[in-house]
Amino acid sequence: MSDVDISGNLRKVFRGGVDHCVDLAEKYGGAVRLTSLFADAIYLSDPLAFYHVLVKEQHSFEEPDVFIMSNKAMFGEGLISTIGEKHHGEQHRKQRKLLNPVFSTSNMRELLPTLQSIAHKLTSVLVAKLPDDGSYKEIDVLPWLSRSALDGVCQAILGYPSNSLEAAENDEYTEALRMMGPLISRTMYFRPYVPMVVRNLSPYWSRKFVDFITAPWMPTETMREVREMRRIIEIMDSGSKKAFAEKKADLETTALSSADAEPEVGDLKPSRRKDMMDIMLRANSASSSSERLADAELLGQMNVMVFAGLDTTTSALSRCVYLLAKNPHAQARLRSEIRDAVGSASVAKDDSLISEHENLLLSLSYDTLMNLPFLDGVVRETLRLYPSLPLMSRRATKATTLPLQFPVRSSSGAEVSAIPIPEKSFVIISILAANRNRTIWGDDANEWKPERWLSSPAGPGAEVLFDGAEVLPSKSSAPVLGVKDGIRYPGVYSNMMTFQAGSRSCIGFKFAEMEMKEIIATLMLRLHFALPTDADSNGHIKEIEWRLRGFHIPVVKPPAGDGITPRVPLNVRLVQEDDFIW
Ligand code: HEM
Repeated sequence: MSDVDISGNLRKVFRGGVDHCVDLAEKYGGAVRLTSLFADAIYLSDPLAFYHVLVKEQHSFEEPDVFIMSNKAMFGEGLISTIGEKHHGEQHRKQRKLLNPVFSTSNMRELLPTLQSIAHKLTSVLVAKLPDDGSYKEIDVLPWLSRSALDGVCQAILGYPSNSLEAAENDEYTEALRMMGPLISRTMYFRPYVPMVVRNLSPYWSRKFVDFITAPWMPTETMREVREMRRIIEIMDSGSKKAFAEKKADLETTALSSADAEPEVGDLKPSRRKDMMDIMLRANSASSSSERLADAELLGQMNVMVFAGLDTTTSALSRCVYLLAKNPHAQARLRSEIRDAVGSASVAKDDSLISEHENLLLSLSYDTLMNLPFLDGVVRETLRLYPSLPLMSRRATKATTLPLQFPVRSSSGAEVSAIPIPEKSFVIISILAANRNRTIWGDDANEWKPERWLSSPAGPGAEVLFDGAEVLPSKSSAPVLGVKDGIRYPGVYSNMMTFQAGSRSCIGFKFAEMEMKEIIATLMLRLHFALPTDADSNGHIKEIEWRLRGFHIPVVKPPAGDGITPRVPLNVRLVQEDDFIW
């Protein structure tokens, strides 16, 4: 396998930015050994190696202990805390079995109206900020997209009546959910201690330990954040318990008053399919007692879904709006496609026409929304080039050999097509490098080209699920995007790795895709976005830069910005007649 002999190059993967992560794979191939003072890791982007780590040999490559145990401490028994050790593997399988149908396309259809109303609220909030004369205003769109994603998970997933788009302040529970992701990033250094505490102390003494380290007299900034984290977890926990108890009571009342008291999974009355928790609770009560999940597990799913679905979706949405602002032609093309789908030939110019448009958009069915070719290309291409979670890690539970699709050179210069993986070694899954592999995606793999998806014979919206075969049988001679000479990545979404592969792949990808499409379509029809153009008092124009720090963080580059605070300032105005290309 290729070696890079610079001490500490492991750290650079997490600090060096997108270009470094991509260059590493381009220069050294799909398996690169990286070193640091404390640990080595294999940086992977080879398709066959991914298949082995994430699908075929997934039990030999577990999530690190730190990840599982701290998730359990924070969220309870949800999906991302029930993987890992053997007996947890079984619990995870059981949870996925119940939850997979909950995320079915037919259930997504039922959730769309909730997202439509959020998308319309977002648009109205932004429109209300604009000058009446049609000129543009610079707006930082990041907090608004983040609030939409927050309302999305609260309302469509939890059935919790949040209103972060309109309320001046979030209620305590919604605010705790919002704070969770940022606080987890800020207290990352604390995570390695969690397994030590959980393994060595009884629940009673674990609690005493946490009481001790979060005592108010602990003066440091570090402890202030851990204390805040504990406060947020407690609010989230009691809020989720309360919302869950209400949902359960509501479900029991409905069941008692309903003629068909025995609902079946995927066969709920449309009027009852209001949110994911509803669907989940009904699926659970309809399943056999051996497959049924305990209340604690259902509760854990609530917390996990919010955590897993919030910052990931915000990141993807804000990148998408930014890219459209940067690419006016793609924006105009997308807007024209949406207008045609809405079925109106003219642009909304006054309020009565605007509300007509809104109603028309509201009636855009799930199938129409999900099959708009260019919208589909915009969303897929954004998710391919800028996956919200660019790097994931796994730890080998036993020594094994990893086959490679594309041979690499070992440090002795020999070409090898399999690499030894010692027990306990770390593997970095570079989703980023895989999604930009030129051999698979072509020489323009690093470019954002939504139109590349239009020529795929799989067609927009069509999913080819990985069937476990290492090469795709070539049924057709026409090229399929993301498949080269029958070789492809094992990802669950369009041959890319953004939502990962195997039984731990993202369960919420259909929801995320639908939410992105709904919000982008609604925004595009009413609003025009462009990069900032106004110079500040020193003559500097804001330039947005995306920094890779685990997540992609958009900041305004110095000297016009501080280079730290997450922001996406864009020039926003109402759509005009020449903002269409046909
Ligand atoms: C653009 C948005 C999203 C991206 C890029 C994304 C990506 C991912 C990835 C890469 C994983 C695998 C993590 C790992 O291997 O450790 C994952 C897992 C997961 N995602 Fe997503 N996700 C997104 C949105 C969502 C949404 C909206 C939900 C909930 C509705 C969700 C729920 C989950 C859950 C529960 C898991 C854990 C699955 C398991 O362990 O069985 N995600 N996601």
